[in-house]
Amino acid sequence: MRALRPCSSPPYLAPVPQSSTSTLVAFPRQTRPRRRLQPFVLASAPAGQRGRRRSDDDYHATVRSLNSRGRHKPRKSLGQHYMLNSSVNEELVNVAGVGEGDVVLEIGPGTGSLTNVLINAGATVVAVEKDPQMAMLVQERFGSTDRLMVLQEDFTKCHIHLHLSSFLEKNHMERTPFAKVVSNLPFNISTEVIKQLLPMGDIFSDVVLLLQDETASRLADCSLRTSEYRPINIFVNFYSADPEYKFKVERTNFFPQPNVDAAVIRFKLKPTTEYPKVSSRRSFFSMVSSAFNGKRKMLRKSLQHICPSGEIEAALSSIGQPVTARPEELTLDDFVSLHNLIVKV
Ligand SMILES: C[S@@+](CC[C@H](N)C(=O)[O-])C[C@H]1O[C@@H](n2cnc3c(N)ncnc32)[C@H](O)[C@@H]1O
Repeated sequence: MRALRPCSSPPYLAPVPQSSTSTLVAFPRQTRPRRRLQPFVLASAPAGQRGRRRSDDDYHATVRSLNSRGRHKPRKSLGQHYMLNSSVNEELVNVAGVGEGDVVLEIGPGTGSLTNVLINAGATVVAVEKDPQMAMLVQERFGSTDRLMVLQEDFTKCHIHLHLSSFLEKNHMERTPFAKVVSNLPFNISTEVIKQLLPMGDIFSDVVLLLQDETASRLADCSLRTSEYRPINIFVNFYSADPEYKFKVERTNFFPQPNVDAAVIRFKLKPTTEYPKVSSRRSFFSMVSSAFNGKRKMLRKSLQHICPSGEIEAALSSIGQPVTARPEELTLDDFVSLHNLIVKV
């Protein structure tokens, strides 16, 4: 596991006086730090990246974009923490194995620094951006390419499956039936995004996300019999094979700097034919949620609303679990077997 370190000393951005229309501005030249800012460089470039044209996005490009045309100050409510380190963007693209002809969904392109690396890698990008100003900025920046489609929408409300499946059908089905997702997500919507994307194994093959470090760790590393083991882990394992925590990204790589570090996680989505066989996914996840609702409760009690405790005990015994089993002792397969024995749908 590798931590990507910052490329520069703290940003020399300052709020402008109240009277100004623009809210971000660089300090006058004489007050800038003397030391020349060096872009972060990985000790050795990853195999897929050697020889690839480096992105021209970095600290300066981000500052220029944010200052251009009186763009607003980054909005906390939209999780606007922009990536200053182009090596992190290149690593994200590398982890997803993005290459010529791929279709990639990017949620929240912001100034377009990751979008730029995706397009340089040969992908066609469908970018969903909620902030109208940033949507316009990214549209203008890549106006000359036909390999970008910008949707100015709230990702949590837009019909992404419909957008992507019709896009793949019209443009790319012969080349690739699956798209990938590569995004530096606003932290506040990350769980919602994961819940939306993972069940889309019919259109996405890989989902690579930059998330809050703690969230990425919890999703990738869940062990039985720990307090970290939750329904979201059953959900993740249902739809994806072995989520992988790839590397940590320190908070100093973002502008403005968030209060927490971030990390990259990769989900390889299962094709729909490989989902565990349950009679109803809705009733399965509802059962899992009820089981964890009473964390300290035995399943024979917390699932009593589904069937009598005697039947739950018999089902637990038949799958090799003690009759006193609690939710944190059951694997995904155990939950699937239990569901199929006690839920009649
Ligand atoms: C963490 S920033 C990342 C920006 C850029 N990709 C980068 O790496 O610098 C998150 C971006 O997501 C956008 N955003 C926030 N909430 C969103 C939502 N619900 N739907 C789509 N975009 C959203 C923000 O406006 C912002 O541009």
